[in-house]
Amino acid sequence: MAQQNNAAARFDTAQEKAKTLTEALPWIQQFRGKIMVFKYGGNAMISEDLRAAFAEDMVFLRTIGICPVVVHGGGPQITAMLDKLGIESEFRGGLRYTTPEAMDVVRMVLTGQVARELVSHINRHGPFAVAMSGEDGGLLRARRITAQVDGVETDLGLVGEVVGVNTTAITSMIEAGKIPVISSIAPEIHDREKHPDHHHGLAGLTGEILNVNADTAAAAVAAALGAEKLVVLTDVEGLYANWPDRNSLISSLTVSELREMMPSLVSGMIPKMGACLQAVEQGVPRASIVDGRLPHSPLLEIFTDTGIGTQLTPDGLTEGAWKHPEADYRVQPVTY
Ligand SMILES: Nc1ncnc2c1ncn2[C@@H]1O[C@H](COP(=O)(O)OP(=O)(O)O)[C@@H](O)[C@H]1O
Ligand SMILES: CC(=O)N[C@@H](CCC(=O)OP(=O)(O)O)C(=O)O
Repeated sequence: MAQQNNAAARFDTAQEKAKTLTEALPWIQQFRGKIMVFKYGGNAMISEDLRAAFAEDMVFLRTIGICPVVVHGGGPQITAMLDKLGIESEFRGGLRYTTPEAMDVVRMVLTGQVARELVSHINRHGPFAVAMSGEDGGLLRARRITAQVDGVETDLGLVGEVVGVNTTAITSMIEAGKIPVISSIAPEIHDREKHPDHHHGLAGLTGEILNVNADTAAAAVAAALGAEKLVVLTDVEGLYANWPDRNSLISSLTVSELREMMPSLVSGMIPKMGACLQAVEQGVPRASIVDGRLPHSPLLEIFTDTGIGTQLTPDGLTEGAWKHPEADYRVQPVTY
């Protein structure tokens, strides 16, 4: 009798697994050959198991013909190294005030530590991951920005926002079957309006490297690539309408609904939702915030009918009917 029960339970489990796989089928068909950008934040990299699960998910996607691109952060790791070295650092309006001394650490931690670890995890499954900093192959270009703190324009030092993406540098990697792993630092582009007399060579760069918030870098990369989806992994289940009321998780919202909410958002959610908004307004049809503390959250978000977390879509989107406004990206691909 006991054996029969076991067989029934095994049958049920097997049916559940088959159901999960068949539920994934339409999503695999929809996303095959398409680019998806994953923002992997420092707060979602909290354990070895989670990092391994994230790497597995990226390799899974690549293996079934979806093209993942990873843009990673590492804020907590940067802060830990700055503390260790006794270099002061502070956040202004959610962004790190970055001195030249701190910039050396940002560059070292993101490209020398966080990217290396991610590449190593992914490549345990095969030679997929290639780390690229925004400096490599002229991948990114950025312009300096300031922060608005209590309505006052505040200096951020060597901090920028992406204004150009050399998409070919990324797509050539994708075409070669690779998973690009991009660090969110970028060479500064010479501002012709502010400094018309400066001469900076053909590429128009100043020689400075800027620290870019990884959420906004991921949004710019997703928009420039015409990605099918941006997935932002973070340390919370998604966007809550009445933070911190845990009964108010939003599963989906539109651009105009988010625009209305933006003024009420606080802390890290401001740049994060701002990045999602930027991506969708620039042609990415879906941007999701998912809980990076949940193992395999990328797969659960992409391959289940309800998804997890919070998904932002353009106003009036009907699944399957969306077309990219090809020529309408504010972040222009860079051509040489
Ligand atoms: N409305 C909201 N919904 C969800 N989280 C919120 C909200 N408002 C503020 N938060 C806070 O934002 C945090 C995520 O932002 P942040 O710490 O910058 O993430 P990351 O390090 O992944 O970029 C959450 O852990 C939460 O404490
Ligand atoms: C300008 C700015 O704030 N840059 C961020 C870059 C890293 C980042 O964004 O990491 P998370 O995604 O883990 O927060 C920083 O220095 O922390």
